[in-house]
Amino acid sequence: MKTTLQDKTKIQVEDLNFFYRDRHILKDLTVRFAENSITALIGPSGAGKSTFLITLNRLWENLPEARMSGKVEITLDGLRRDIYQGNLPVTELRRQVAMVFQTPNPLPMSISRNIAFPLKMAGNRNQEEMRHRVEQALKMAYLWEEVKDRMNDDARKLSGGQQQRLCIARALVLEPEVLLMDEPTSSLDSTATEVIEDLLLELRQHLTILVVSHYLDQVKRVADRVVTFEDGVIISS
Ligand SMILES: Nc1ncnc2c1ncn2[C@@H]1O[C@H](COP(=O)(O)OP(=O)(O)OP(=O)(O)O)[C@@H](O)[C@H]1O
Repeated sequence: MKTTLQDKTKIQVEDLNFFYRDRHILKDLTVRFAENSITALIGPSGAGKSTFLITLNRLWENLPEARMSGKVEITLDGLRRDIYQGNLPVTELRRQVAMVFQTPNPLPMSISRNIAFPLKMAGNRNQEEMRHRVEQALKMAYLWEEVKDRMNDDARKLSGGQQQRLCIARALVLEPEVLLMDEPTSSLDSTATEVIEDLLLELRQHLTILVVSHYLDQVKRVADRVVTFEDGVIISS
């Protein structure tokens, strides 16, 4: 699948500038991303790829001396929302725009509780529904078959690849529309990487995915589109 002009825009970024103190990190970025697509963000270390991702879910806002200007609009629940204006609570934004990090970060609790955690934080109290949604999320993340008989085990006992799929399941349990992934396979071996890549291709049916990757073979395998950053600027897309 390649991005075409007919594709529906999911994310629209205009004149985005980002600074850490007086360092100008992202420079006048204007770019859009189509719905149900996988975009790989590539470019040299320090080019601003990770910083760009966190402008899409406001994760930078608590960093000291960080500031941003510009506009980010994301279509959520069918409505185009300006994520920095109006009344979109940040918890709601992050429910819809989930993120998976480079190193798997399971919580120090059981597999089951790891996935149920975001549901509890969102106020869900119905045990039966929670069990069902936990199972669905683990199935979507291709992990259910491997863990269904050990749901009460500490999640930190899982292998690295399993832990990363657990983190993906945790990101998916609140049914986000956008998934941001910052080098999700860089700490994994080739077998675990392959499983995650297959998973991304499957998830594209439901989600818009932006993935930072340093691996060009991976980019070729999964990406519909490649956006190249260099020194805070998009040099090709
Ligand atoms: N919290 C922070 N405070 C100050 N400067 C930061 C902070 N986070 C990142 N930077 C700087 O911002 C610039 C862009 O970093 P960023 O992590 O976005 O690049 P990147 O392209 O994702 O790099 P990599 O591929 O190595 O992850 C770098 O010069 C980095 O040192």
